[in-house]
Amino acid sequence: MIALVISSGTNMAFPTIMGKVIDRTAGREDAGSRIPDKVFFAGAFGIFACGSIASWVRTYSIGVAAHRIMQRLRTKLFGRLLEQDVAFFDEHRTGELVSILTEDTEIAADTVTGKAANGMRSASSALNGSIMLLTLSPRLTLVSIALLPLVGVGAMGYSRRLKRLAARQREDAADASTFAEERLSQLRTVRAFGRERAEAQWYRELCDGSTELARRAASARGAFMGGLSASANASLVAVLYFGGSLVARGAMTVGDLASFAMYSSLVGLGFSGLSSFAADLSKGLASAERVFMLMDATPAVPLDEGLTPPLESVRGELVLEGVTFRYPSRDKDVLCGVDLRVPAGAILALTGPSGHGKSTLAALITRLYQPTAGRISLDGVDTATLSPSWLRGAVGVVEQDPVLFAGSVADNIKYGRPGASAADVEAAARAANAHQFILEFPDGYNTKVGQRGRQLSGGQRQRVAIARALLWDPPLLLLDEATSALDAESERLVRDAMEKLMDRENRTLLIIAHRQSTIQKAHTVAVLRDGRIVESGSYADLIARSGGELAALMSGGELAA
Ligand SMILES: Nc1ncnc2c1ncn2[C@@H]1O[C@H](COP(=O)(O)OP(=O)(O)OP(=O)(O)O)[C@@H](O)[C@H]1O
Repeated sequence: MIALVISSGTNMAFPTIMGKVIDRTAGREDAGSRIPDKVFFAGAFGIFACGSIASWVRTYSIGVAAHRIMQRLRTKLFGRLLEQDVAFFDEHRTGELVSILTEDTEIAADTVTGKAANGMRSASSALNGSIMLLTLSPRLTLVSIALLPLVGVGAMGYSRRLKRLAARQREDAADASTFAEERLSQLRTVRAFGRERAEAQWYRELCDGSTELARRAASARGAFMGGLSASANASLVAVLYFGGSLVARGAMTVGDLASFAMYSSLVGLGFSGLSSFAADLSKGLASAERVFMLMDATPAVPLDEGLTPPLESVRGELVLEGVTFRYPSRDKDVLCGVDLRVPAGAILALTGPSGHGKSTLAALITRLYQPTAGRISLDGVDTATLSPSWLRGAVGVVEQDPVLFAGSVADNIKYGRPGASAADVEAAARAANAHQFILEFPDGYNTKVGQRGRQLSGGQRQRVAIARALLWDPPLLLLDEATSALDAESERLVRDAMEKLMDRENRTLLIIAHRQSTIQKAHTVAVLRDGRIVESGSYADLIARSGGELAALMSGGELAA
């Protein structure tokens, strides 16, 4: 700010100095009060030097501040996004969130730094320049600002139009980036269906919408700038015309007229800068609004609120009573009054037709969503009273189609326990039947798995995910058995790893099972159909029932061998 004031001040002194130079060389300055040339020019250059140093300091400080503000907004916002409920991500598109995280934070930071500084400089030029104009000649000042109201009206209309267009442009850009992000990350599907050209065409059409908006914004900008420059030129001509007559009558010196003309240009530039600032400000405010709307979003289930009993004391008894749930975006219950009990250390296989709510039930157990009615308890304690972070430490999850993160195999196995030793990582990998294939990679445990773990096969990914859960070693494990087709050998290795998991004592296992072999090993089997537990009991009992649900599922071929 200090540098800004100094550089603006020296800018303001420039027309006066120029006027003095003209009057000095034209011999119009009073000889009695005349400062020697050497002192005058040394002083003038001293002021210019101060101005340029201040300009450097201002540009540097503002550049650094803008970057720091942007980084802080980004890191705070990213942290905040990670805290949001899973339902929040069902409602918001990833492309939109990423563009708020990257573009809006940058625009907001630039508005309160670079743009605000330009606005202040413009305000200072307009205000101080006007004062200088009034000091030099009040009458001529009236001539020079005659067109100002017209410019003001134009600036307001321009800024309103730009704001509307910018908001629509933003929405189009978010659509396009969501589209691009999804297609690029799922390139294999695009390729499998040979849709590259069609997708490129679709993307082009999405971008074309924003090109049209950009064309309209550029046309508004062009019209405004054209009008501004015409009015600036007209008022300069008027100033020189009336000012010339004042000089001819001896009411003003040539130097003063030159200073006046320069100040009126500065005032003109100041007002044009202020109108650009108004447009930038409304764009910046819109960006800041989006950033802070996300920053202020409070998750319905805050991560760290609630009870945190000692983890060692958890036995792992899981009880669901009358659990009912409906996704916020749907108008039908997915689960309707589910009652289920898994004693500590037991293995329960939850099975049923596809799309009838099994994965949803698992999501409710870890409180990714809140049941609409009913109660889920762990060791007799209602999970709604437990801290979600604690709960997720006590309940491990192996998803149906596990995702790994870019990084090494070891990093992925250690994801839940970054401090785990290499020996622990290897033990977990061995137990998950992953050690052998990891060793076959040239870099062993340091092999990079690629984005989303795409450089590993489906079966390898699943075994790494099982190792990740084993290292996490939770008292209760939810395992969503993979339905994706694996080759026979891979499947045998995954099944073997799962069986090892099931053989471990002191752990409660809830397996969403799609295979008969898994169901046979479970202590209890529960069948979920239409969001209700329609049958439960031991495998032998259920299979012996004539007309039973499990028997129907098996004979209907809905469960693999
Ligand atoms: N995030 C979501 N938002 C809205 N509806 C959802 C969401 N996730 C799942 N559903 C719906 O909930 C229902 C149950 O889905 P769920 O994934 O729990 O089934 P599932 O029994 O695990 O199926 P599968 O055996 O094929 O994995 C489905 O009709 C599905 O369309």
